[in-house]
Amino acid sequence: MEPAMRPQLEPWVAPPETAMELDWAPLTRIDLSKFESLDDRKALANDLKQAISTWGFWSVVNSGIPQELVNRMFSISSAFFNLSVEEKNSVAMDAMRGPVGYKGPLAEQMKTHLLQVDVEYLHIPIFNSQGSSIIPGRDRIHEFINVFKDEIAEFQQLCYDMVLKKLFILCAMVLEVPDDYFIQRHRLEDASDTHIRMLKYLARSQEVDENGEVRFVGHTDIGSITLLFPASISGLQIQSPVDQEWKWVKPDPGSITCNSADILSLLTKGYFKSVIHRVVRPPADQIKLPRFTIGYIGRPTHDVPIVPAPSPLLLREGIISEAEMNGKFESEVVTCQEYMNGRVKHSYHKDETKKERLLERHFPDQRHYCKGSCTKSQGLVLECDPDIGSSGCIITIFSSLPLIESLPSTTSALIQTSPPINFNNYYLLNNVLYRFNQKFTKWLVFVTVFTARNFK
Ligand SMILES: O=C(O)CCC(=O)C(=O)O
Ligand SMILES: [Fe+2]
Repeated sequence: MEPAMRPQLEPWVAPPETAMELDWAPLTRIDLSKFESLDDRKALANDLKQAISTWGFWSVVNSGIPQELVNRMFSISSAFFNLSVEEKNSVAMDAMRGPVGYKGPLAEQMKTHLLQVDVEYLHIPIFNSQGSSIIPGRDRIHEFINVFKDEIAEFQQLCYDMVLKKLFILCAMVLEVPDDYFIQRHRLEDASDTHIRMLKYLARSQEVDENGEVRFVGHTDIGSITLLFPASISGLQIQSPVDQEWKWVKPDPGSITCNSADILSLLTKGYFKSVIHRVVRPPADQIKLPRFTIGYIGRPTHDVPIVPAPSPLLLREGIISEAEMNGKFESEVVTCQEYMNGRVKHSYHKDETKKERLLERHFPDQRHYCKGSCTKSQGLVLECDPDIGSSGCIITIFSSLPLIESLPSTTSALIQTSPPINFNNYYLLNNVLYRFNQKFTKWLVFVTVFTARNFK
């Protein structure tokens, strides 16, 4: 469509920042204008190492993505969300079919909890050079969005070239693997679940806020790296690795809030952290405004096996074994696509079979808290704990292969060993469990660890 046929959009004007002094998280700033010089790049890698192995969040400045283009994304997003409910629902999302389409502001009920309240969002797939979705069939793209797809495609490409690729090179430097290690596993032109996420959190005053302060409950992101372009309204909080308290993320104008997510954590066997974060009602001076976020949700290419990177650093630190260093498990582990599909099925009520919910028979109350533990050789121990402790977990076994008829007849085979699951070894758990039962290759085991505060 010719630009002349595009609807005129209201120019985006970022709302004023909060004047309130909040308990801000001390995020590392990665200044990408320093990326070109090798010495500076080494210093950046060092800074990223510190951030990604502790808070799992950092902010990027001087990315080189023109602010006008970012503002255009906010204008497009704001205009799209102003369309009628019927219009928006004409591209309603079906999470089982991939991250594309629109989701309305009604609370989204996951198996264990309400995920979001008063949030609407639109997922836009990566466009190829012809302007179609990279993945055939992922075509729930509203005509309104289609009209702007060359600008959206440019934005996608810049997020990848100017930010993601550079962060992946820094990640590779941290791990002492070849510079293109993660880039090769995140090829923009091949099938992946990478997408642009446009979010609008509806304004609600405290008085009518029946659902409480949380808009998007505590969660970790599934993919590799998420880039968040915040529209100056505060609301994002991350759980401090120091004291597990919620800290606010400052939406600095022009900066990009970045976080490492579950798959990147798995690819580093937990060395890169995937930290729990949530979105709450904005502070009092911003409460009357809707909050917009544009996210670039970076996920690996579908065919990437989930194995730890053969990193000399991880070997030295005792995080990976010699066998893992030599890629011994490559053939028996799941791919990123299998993992992501499994996670979606794990999270939603829809399309579940009894077998996929094997363990839940033993824990019929979805919010049941239990203590558990695991070692690589022996598997997993679960101990039901009706007194909700400071941490607990909900476990689902899911096989990504055609389901094997003869599942272990009882869960007791899985129930043994020590030390107890807690927040700190969650990453390790998540990493070792997906192949803990060597008898059946390609088992996926999802462990969701909650603290009571997750549900607040
Ligand atoms: O809106 C935000 O600031 C965070 C959104 C988020 O956590 C997500 O989309 O996964
Ligand atoms: Fe998130």
